[in-house]
Amino acid sequence: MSYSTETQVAIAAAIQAAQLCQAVRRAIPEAMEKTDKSPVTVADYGSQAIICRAIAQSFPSDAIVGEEDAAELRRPEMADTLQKITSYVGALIPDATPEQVAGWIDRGNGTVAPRYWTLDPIDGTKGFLRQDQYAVAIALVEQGEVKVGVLACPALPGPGGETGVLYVAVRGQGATQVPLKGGNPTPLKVVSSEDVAHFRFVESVESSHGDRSRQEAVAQAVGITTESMRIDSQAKYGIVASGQAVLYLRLPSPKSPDYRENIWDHAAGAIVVEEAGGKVTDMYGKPLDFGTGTKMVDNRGVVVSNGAIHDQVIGVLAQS
Ligand SMILES: Nc1ncnc2c1ncn2[C@@H]1O[C@H](COP(=O)(O)OS(=O)(=O)O)[C@@H](OP(=O)(O)O)[C@H]1O
Ligand SMILES: [Mg+2]
Ligand SMILES: [Mg+2]
Ligand SMILES: [Mg+2]
Repeated sequence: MSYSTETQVAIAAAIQAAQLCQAVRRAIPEAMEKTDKSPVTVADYGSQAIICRAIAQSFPSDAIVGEEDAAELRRPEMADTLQKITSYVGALIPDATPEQVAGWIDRGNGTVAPRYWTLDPIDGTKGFLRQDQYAVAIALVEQGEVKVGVLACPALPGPGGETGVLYVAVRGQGATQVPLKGGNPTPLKVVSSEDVAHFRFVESVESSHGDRSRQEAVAQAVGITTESMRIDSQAKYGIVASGQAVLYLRLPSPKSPDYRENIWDHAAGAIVVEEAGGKVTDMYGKPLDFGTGTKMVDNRGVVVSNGAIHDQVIGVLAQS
C-alpha cells in the first residue's frame, strides 16, 4: 500500500496544528507564572481538534486514539477556555463553533483497533511552556505496526538553519525531513559507523522520565564519551533519524519503575528512525508493540539507535 492519501492528510493536519501551537506560544507573556499551564491547555486541545477533524473527514471509519479528551472542557466553568480554543481553531478553520471543537477533540477518544490513528497534540508539554522543544505527532497503525508517521517540531532548527522541521516516514518508503514552512524534502539517514563525531546520545530534559545515571553508564559502555544532549519530546527521534546523535535512551525511572509508555509518545518518532535506517526496541530488545492498548504494557523502556550499535546496547543493558 502506498498510504499516499493518509500521508498527505497527516502532513496537512500536522502543519496546521503546529501553526496553532506556535500562535498560542507567541502569546505567552514573558513574566507568566511557571505553574500556569493555561497556554498548553489551549494549544493541546486546539491541536487535537484540528488533527482529529482532518483525519475524520478523510477517513470517517478509522479509530483515533489521542492523548486528550474534551470531558473537562465541557464543564460550564471551562466555557471561557473553550471559547479561546475555538478562536485559535477558527483562525485556521473559519466558522468553527465551540460545540464542533469539543466534538472534534472527542473524536480522538477511540480505542486501539486493527487499524487506528494515534496522536499527541503536543508532546513535550513542559518544553512547550519553557519555550523549548516540543512536537506534534501523528501516526497510522495497522496490526500493531506503525505504517505512517508525521512529526512536526516547530522549534527545532532544520538542516538549512531555518526553525521548524517536519519529519515524514512511510513503511518501506523511507523517511524525509522538510522545513515546516515548506521546501524540498531531503532523505533522512542515521549516523554511519565511520561518523564518530556524531557518536552522541539524547535523553529527556525531564530527569523523572528516565534513569539518567544508568543511561550515562550504558552510553559510556558502548563508547560514547561526550555528554548527553537533552531535548524535550519526540524531537529526540528526529535527532537520531537525521544523524545528529547515534542513540536515544529512555530507561524506566527508579521513581516510577512500573511506568508503561504511551503509544502516542513513540509511534510517529519510531517509524521516522526506522525508515532512516535505525532501530527502535524496548530495553530488552523487543519491538515496540502498538497493538496492546494506549499503554505499551508488554514493553519496558525505549532504546533508539542507528541500528549498527543496537545489539551492543541491548547486551550492555542485559548485564547491568
Ligand atoms: N515517568 C515517566 N516516564 C517516562 N515518560 C513519562 C513519564 N511521565 C510522563 N511521561 C511522558 O513523557 C512525555 C514527554 O516526553 P519527554 O520525556 O521525551 O520530553 S520532556 O523531557 O518531558 O519534555 C510526556 O508526554 P506529554 O504529556 O505529551 O508531554 C508523557 O507522556
Ligand atoms: Mg507526549
Ligand atoms: Mg501531549
Ligand atoms: Mg500529557
